[in-house]
Amino acid sequence: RRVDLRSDTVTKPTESMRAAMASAEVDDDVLGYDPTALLLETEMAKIMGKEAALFVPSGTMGNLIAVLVHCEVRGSEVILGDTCHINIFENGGISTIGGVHSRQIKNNDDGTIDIDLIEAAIRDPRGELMFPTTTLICLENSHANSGGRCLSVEYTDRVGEVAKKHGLKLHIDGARIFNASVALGVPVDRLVEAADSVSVCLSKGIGAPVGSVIVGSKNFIAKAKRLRKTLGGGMRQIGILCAAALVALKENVGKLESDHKKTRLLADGLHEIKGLKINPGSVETNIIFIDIVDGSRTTTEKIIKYLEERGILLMRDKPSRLRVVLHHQISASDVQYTLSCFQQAVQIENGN
Ligand SMILES: Cc1ncc(COP(=O)(O)O)c(C=O)c1O
Ligand SMILES: C[C@@H](O)[C@H](N)C(=O)O
Repeated sequence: RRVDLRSDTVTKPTESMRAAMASAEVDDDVLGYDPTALLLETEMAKIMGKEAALFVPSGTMGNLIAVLVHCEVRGSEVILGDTCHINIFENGGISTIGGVHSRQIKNNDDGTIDIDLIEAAIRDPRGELMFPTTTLICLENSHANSGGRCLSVEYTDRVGEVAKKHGLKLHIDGARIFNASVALGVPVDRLVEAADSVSVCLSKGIGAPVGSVIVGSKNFIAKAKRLRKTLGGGMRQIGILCAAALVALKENVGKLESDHKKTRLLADGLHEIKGLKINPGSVETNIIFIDIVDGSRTTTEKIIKYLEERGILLMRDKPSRLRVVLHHQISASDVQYTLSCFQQAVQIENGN
């Protein structure tokens, strides 16, 4: 039995995705002729309420391209959260590749950044001789390192107002924006209305095998397309990948609510296990952080090993913290099986 809770990036293409991939109409996308890519990009621009869209191989490249397009002037600075994915898990690409300076501000537990701290971080133009130039603000919704917490549309709009007031752009890392939209009950185009660009992962909660899409103005996407080529992200017959993404959009967005319900069921069950610390109130989408209580005789390594031996895969987030991420290929019985194995793993070590 295999219950893969490592991430929502682990899903396998469904039969319908494979069938669509096999029969996809394709052409050379670098030359701009792949019909299935154009279909997906048109569909995604419409869904996200933006003028245009561009398929990219990964969310990391989507964020990198978006930041570099907005921060095209040397000495640009981006304001972002200290625990956001762009800052932690993308090898500092905006700086190492893009030469963009990052101004990291503490993320709150709910994934937001205090708006007064954002405003305070905006460089005074009178110091232009010495200061980097604040150009962009980045948000992340849902916020992975906060446990999949959702940024409200009110908060996002307020950050958008700050950006406009200071002549800045707003990018949203929307790797799991569909999860946030479903959890908040806010249409996704409304949730990102204030953003100048969004990077949306097709390969996470909605379960496509590969890829992301960035959306924004026509001018932004034209620049993004050129940068994608520069970075080696221009690919040929990508209709094969886009066909799977179109199936994912059709079949899996509607399953996210059920993913969240199963996540809450698992979180509530884990909360009852002595020796584990969960904050069920912070479980808003498909991610759960599980802390090992101080003094507990068990460890993350022991739990991972015990579960792996029973076919359950999960990741360690910190020395004493585990992370589980649910997706449409985790069933309700997988949740019950995982709970019972967690219970056994902790009981064996703690003898309770
Ligand atoms: C919030 C967030 N943004 C961006 C990414 C990057 O996506 P990719 O893995 O496709 O590069 C991820 C995870 O992979 C993520 O969790
Ligand atoms: C680890 C991180 O890069 C990935 N986005 C995940 O959430 O699994």
